[in-house]
Amino acid sequence: MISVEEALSRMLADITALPIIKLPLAEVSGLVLAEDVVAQEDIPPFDNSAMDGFALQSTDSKAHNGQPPRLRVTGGVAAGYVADHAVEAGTAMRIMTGAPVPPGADTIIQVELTHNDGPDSTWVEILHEVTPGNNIRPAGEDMRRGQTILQRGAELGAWEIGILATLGWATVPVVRQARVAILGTGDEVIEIDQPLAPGKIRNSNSYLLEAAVRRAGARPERLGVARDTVESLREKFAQAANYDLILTSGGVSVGDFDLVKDIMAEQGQVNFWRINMRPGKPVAFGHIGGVPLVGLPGNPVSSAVTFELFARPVIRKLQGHTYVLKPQVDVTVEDGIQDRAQRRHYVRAYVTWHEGRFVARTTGNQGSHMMTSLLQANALVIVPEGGPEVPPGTVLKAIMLDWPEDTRV
Ligand SMILES: Nc1nc2c(c(=O)[nH]1)N[C@H]1C(S)=C(S)[C@@H](COP(=O)(O)OP(=O)(O)OC[C@H]3O[C@@H](n4cnc5c(N)ncnc54)[C@H](O)[C@@H]3O)O[C@H]1N2
Ligand code: MOO
Repeated sequence: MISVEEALSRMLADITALPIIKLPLAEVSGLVLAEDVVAQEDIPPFDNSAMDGFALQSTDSKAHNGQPPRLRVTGGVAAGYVADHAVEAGTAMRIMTGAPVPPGADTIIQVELTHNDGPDSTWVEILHEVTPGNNIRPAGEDMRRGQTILQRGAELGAWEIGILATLGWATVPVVRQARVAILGTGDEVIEIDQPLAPGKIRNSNSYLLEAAVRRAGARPERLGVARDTVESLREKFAQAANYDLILTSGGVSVGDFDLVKDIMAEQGQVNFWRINMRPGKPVAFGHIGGVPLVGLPGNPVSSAVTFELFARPVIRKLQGHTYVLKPQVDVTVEDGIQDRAQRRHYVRAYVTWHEGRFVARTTGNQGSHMMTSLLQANALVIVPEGGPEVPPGTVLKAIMLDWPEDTRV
């Protein structure tokens, strides 16, 4: 049995990022940028108004003997248009937010600080003195031509996509999304729309994993359930060989019908098998015809936990992410942990911030068949190897499952 750290580093050492492709901007959400983005234009592209109001010369805004100056209004400029004449001394032009500042004007006053006769007024009174540059958003203030705005390796979320659209990147070079084959195993496993028959259980793992793969940003595909025969597994593995990653669940322990490792060895190679942890000891990792395969245990909680700890980082590395591991924080285990295990124990818990510290409450019976122990769990509290006693109030590390990855390896 190897340690969790060794298992993770052996898996990740074996994974390289997928090829770079160009995709339409609307399809890159969650993917990783493969090239630096350098602004080819100033943004904003032209000096423009931050307010609906009037463009004028700042020297014309000074009051005379306590009287507001009255300027002649020579026209207007709306967003999307350019003024057809300049603002001269003693005059002003109506201007809308986002419209280019007309030549001659050096300042904008918002409409609330003026007085006039209505929309067609030919004059405007300036009720406040304004300084040069007031309410003007200069060209290049946000991004300068030639400036590197996004770096290769950046994860593309909504903000980054807004920037790319602003700069006119209609297609974007990204690391390709991973296609992940999901395979259930076991004669006891039936489809979820079937009534339960004696000895049978529904295929929950494939659906749980499908959702987890999608949440990790990859494209899952369920390939059904292989029977507990060499032929059935060979056939399913042949189908799975066209994917970027294969996830199996079940069939990796020491039972008479736990055949996944045998077929891995026959058609590829087993890099390691068994990790010193609970839940999830029998995890196997290797290749089938060049495609990495993570053999997750059949027990649903073991499958879910080992997906988060191993398969999710593998998917992130495949997709070119820099940060592949979830953050860990110190938590005070409010209720303690009675369930002692010799292997390192990942205990499902609900962590909240309470009076200046993180407090963990475990989610009940931690058996690896107890799917309800996953409900509410937003963290895995790590109890070190050797099964030390964890009385209430003990401080341990916890992996925060809902926080974004912040650790590279
Ligand atoms: N003699 C030993 N027996 C077991 C050991 C051991 O070390 N020695 N390890 C135990 C541990 S720990 C785990 S975890 C399980 C893992 O076994 P497998 O990965 O081989 O999984 P199966 O035996 O096929 O199934 C285990 C359990 O999970 C249920 N299952 C399987 N597939 C699904 C599915 N798609 N959806 C829902 N549930 C599924 C299956 O019915 C079993 O109850 O082995 C222990 N045994
Ligand atoms: O590793 Mo198993 O998940 O302890 O039941």
